[in-house]
Amino acid sequence: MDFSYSEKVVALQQKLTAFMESYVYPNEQVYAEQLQAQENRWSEIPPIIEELKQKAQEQGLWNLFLPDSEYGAGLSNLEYAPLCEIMGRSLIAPEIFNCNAPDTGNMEVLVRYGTEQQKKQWLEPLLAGEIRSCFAMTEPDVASSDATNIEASIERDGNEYILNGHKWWTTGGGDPRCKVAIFMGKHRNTIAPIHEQQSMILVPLQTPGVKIERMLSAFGYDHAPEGHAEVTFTNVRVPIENIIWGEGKGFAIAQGRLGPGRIHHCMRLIGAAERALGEMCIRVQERTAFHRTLGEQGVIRERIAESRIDIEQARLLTLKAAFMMDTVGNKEAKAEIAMIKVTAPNMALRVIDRAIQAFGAAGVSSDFTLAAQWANSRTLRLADGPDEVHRNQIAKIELKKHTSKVKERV
Ligand SMILES: Cc1cc2nc3c(=O)[nH]c(=O)nc-3n(C[C@H](O)[C@H](O)[C@H](O)COP(=O)(O)OP(=O)(O)OC[C@H]3O[C@@H](n4cnc5c(N)ncnc54)[C@H](O)[C@@H]3O)c2cc1C
Repeated sequence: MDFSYSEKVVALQQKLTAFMESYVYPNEQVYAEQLQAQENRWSEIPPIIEELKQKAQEQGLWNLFLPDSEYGAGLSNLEYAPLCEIMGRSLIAPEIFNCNAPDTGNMEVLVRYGTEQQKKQWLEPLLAGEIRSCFAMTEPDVASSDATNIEASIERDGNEYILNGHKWWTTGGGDPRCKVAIFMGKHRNTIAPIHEQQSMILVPLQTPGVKIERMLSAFGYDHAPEGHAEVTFTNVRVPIENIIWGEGKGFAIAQGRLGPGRIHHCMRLIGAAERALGEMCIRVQERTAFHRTLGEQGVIRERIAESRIDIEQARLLTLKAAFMMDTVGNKEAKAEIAMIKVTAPNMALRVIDRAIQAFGAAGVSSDFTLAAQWANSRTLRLADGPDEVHRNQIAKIELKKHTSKVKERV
């Protein structure tokens, strides 16, 4: 494995870093103030976002996540990793470069499985950053980490599907620009095998019967104006052409969709941790307690060292997972994807927590990004599958390696 960055990637890293320093970090506060000044946090987008999106697009820092060169930058996962990491340093950055979840995952689904009509109607405006989308799979009434539990129903009626279901944590559903949901449901009265009973269907959010019941908050953060919606679908009718790939393909798409999406979260978490450690290192050299700078205290030094070790380990595992995805495919890389999906959020939580501690009370305030990044990292031990489910998958693969030896002994 060669993890050295190509010239193209180094040039993009430099360009992206310069953009972050000139436009993103200085405008984090501007974004917060603009959002705060809105009468309704869900009705408008702070204007700074659209301004910066335009600048990023002009500079070619746009859709870097898409490996498909017909639509995106044509970078491999390994090439995208260090760039996504830079974006992860700021919670407002991914959208500025049109690289934010869940749109990236949804765009990849449309690129891979969408019809020409679906691409024209939804993929093109998403790639242009004109609209946004959401992904409605999780349900409040069932343990949704097991996708076979999904109860939302799909029923065919002539040339239409009728959809019913209750979803929540539909990220992006509160955004006034969010025009379409990818709805995951189960066909009624199906006798198909358990993993072929589900389909994904495109549902324009304006369709009668779609209702945003409320916006949820995570650790008190509403993440407006995108947010996380609780949505009901009541006798929602969509044309049969809105199905993605075909009936019964929902589970297979979910597996494909979540591979790149998961690793992108991990790449961003490494950036968040790296920024926290950098800020910690500055802060502890600037402040003195008990006649020494904080950075001269042994315990602080130990935490800095542990954080550096944690980040390097997670970065290498992320790069390995990206390398495997590029070389042997997402399916073969599933153990590495699962490993990094467990490692990265837990690593970021440890590193950010140490930084918060070093900042004192300031660390838990909203004057710095540490508290918000900590909360975001914590949600990523659940979103895109809880830790336990990924650990279970890793253990399954590991146990299988030794099954033949067990059989030999019996
Ligand atoms: C901020 C945020 C954003 C999200 N965005 C989206 C989105 O855009 N679209 C969407 O559809 N969903 C989204 N989700 C939902 C997320 O994917 C689910 O919460 C997750 O899959 C877990 O499902 P659940 O909440 O139903 O937990 P459950 O399935 O009820 O699981 C509860 C707990 O049980 C334990 N558990 C589960 N399985 C096992 C096992 N095999 N072994 C041991 N323990 C186990 C785990 O501790 C788990 O946390 C989001 C969640 C968050 C927090």
